[in-house]
Amino acid sequence: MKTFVPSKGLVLVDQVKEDCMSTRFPASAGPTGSYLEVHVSDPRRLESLVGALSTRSSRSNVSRASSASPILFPSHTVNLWMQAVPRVCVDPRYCTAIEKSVKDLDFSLLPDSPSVRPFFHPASRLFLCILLFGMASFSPVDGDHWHMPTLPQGIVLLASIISATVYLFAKVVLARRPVDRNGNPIPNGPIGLPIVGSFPFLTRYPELTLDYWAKKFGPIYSMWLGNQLFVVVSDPQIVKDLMVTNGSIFSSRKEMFLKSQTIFAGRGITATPYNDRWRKHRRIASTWLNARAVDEYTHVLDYEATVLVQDLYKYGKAGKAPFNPQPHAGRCSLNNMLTIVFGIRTDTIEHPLVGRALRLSREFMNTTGPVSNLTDFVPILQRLPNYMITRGNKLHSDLVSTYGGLINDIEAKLKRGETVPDCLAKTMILTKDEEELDHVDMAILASAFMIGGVETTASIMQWFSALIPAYPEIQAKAHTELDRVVGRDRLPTVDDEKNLPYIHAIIKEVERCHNPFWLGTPHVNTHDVTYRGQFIPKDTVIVLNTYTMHHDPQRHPDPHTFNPDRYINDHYKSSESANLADPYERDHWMFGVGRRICPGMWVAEREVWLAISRMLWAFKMDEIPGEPIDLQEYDGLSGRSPVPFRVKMTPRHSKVAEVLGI
Ligand code: HEM
Repeated sequence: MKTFVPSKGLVLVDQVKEDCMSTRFPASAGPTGSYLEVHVSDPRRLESLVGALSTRSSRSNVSRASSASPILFPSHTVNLWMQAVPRVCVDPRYCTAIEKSVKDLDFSLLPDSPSVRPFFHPASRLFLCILLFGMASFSPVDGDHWHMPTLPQGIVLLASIISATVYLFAKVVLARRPVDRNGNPIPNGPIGLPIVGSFPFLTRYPELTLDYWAKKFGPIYSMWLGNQLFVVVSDPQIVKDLMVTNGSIFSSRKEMFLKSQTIFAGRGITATPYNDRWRKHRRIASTWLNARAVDEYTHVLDYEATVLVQDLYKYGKAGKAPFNPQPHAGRCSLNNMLTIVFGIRTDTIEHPLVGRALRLSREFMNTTGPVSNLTDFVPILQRLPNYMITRGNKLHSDLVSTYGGLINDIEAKLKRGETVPDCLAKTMILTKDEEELDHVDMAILASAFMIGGVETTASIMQWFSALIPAYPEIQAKAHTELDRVVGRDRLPTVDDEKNLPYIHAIIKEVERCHNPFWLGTPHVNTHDVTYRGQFIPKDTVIVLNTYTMHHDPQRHPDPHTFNPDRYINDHYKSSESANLADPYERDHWMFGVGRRICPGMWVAEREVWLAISRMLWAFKMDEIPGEPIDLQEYDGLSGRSPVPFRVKMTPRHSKVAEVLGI
């Protein structure tokens, strides 16, 4: 074991290199190789090194020693962390590879200690001197008379005022030290503007900005939006360390003014802090969403998927008329949720409830994105009447009147002794006294299902329909697999999934490329935490940066190419993949993580499987000449779906109409 105490990256590189050359690390040190213990004076340097080594070398070669001291300590033990820094585990066989990785590191790209900003501080001090000089050189009072400055005095005065402005700008704006309000060192990050912080950089395509910053500041960085501190996490191991291993700390939610307080009135399961109300709502939701419950109503999902394909056949006039499949996907998802929540369904896309429910979901997505609303972060705006508050109040009353209204209907039926199919609303009504649920509780829990369960699955079906026409060779491969395994006399079913690995891979690849929630639903930590030497104060909003993780070239080579083959050997369902011990092996992060992971993932996976495998079974899907489908733009500030498009859906063979019963 050898201990280094370097203070600068370059020294560290030399010392590691020197040690590689001379000692070759005694092989006796342990089963996985020997440990190189690295102590650095600035913990961020160590993090940068560990991060860089981990991404540049195979993970089996370089990893955090599992026996290393715990990487998470309560905030008051920062000093302890300094003595017990995590260790880099180095297998001697890979010494050369590591030496090369270390040599390749460009330390100039690593974050500087931000408390020193050599350009701005001396410059701003110089300007301050000029200001003082300017003020001193001009006195507006001459005896009993005021007088205007002479030209040279005016120039000096003007220069002084400019200098003072520059000084203030440099001091207040640019000299952002990555410390919290109490001066603790938080992860480095972008500087941001006064009052609004980084908000102006995140209003459009925020995931691209977060990805850019992840490349610049590393896999864990901070930013301020108004008065709220955010920490953005872009590495699977860090995500696991924080949100799974320490799930008891990192599973709360910020009670955002608009989403939680105004629209959900403090009750929506997706937005409630980690408390007893959340536990109760999550338990009720899970009785309808767990894997066993989904088995019970798979016939509903099966039926709605068939109806979807029938509608696509009819509206596309058997391939003769180009049309937009999006509303049909929307109705398919909506009917699934209406059946589960209220025991009802709609029979056409013209049904008034279809338009209303989809509008409510869309409005919710557009008013509540994790970073889309300044009112949440600038408290003064919450006291002034503004357009966003008006929209939030209206959305709250629309949700309560629409879904609360459906609950009232069911309650009235039950009172009249009429039969009501089993559904979430019925369960809530029958147990409301015991569970202490009031009308708004029930309406908002139902709304969470109708919002969380409709826009999401529909979005995956829509992205699939928008993407696949551009890939005739992928469709051909899928058709061959379907013909071989399912044949042409029946539709694929849930049981076929394990025998259709290519279709399974297409779906995972759509989800990797077009996660509807790139920023997930952020978590919040309920205690101060020091993680790898960086302080994360209580009540920080933790963003899961899925865009960066889904586009990591180490994990997904050529990440911007749609290539289902990358998942061909991944036989796990996403709900299983989420539980894999190695977070780097997880398929994608679309369903979130930890204790708040999407409880609807079993129903969502099954629903999406039935819809997409059947669309592929029934149709060849083509772009319309001269009408390219836009895959860059999207609708929605938080949940993403493609902008409207049209496709041609041609039945693949003569049996399609017969099997669909048309
Ligand atoms: C493709 C489909 C879906 C996607 C991408 C999706 C995504 C998500 C994400 C990212 C979260 C936050 C997880 C976290 O905090 O780490 C979440 C939570 C949630 N989802 Fe889904 N979801 C989908 C389908 C569904 C369905 C069908 C339902 C059914 C009702 C549902 C109900 C919920 C609920 C109730 C929560 C809140 C959980 C909590 O805060 O404890 N979702 N979902």
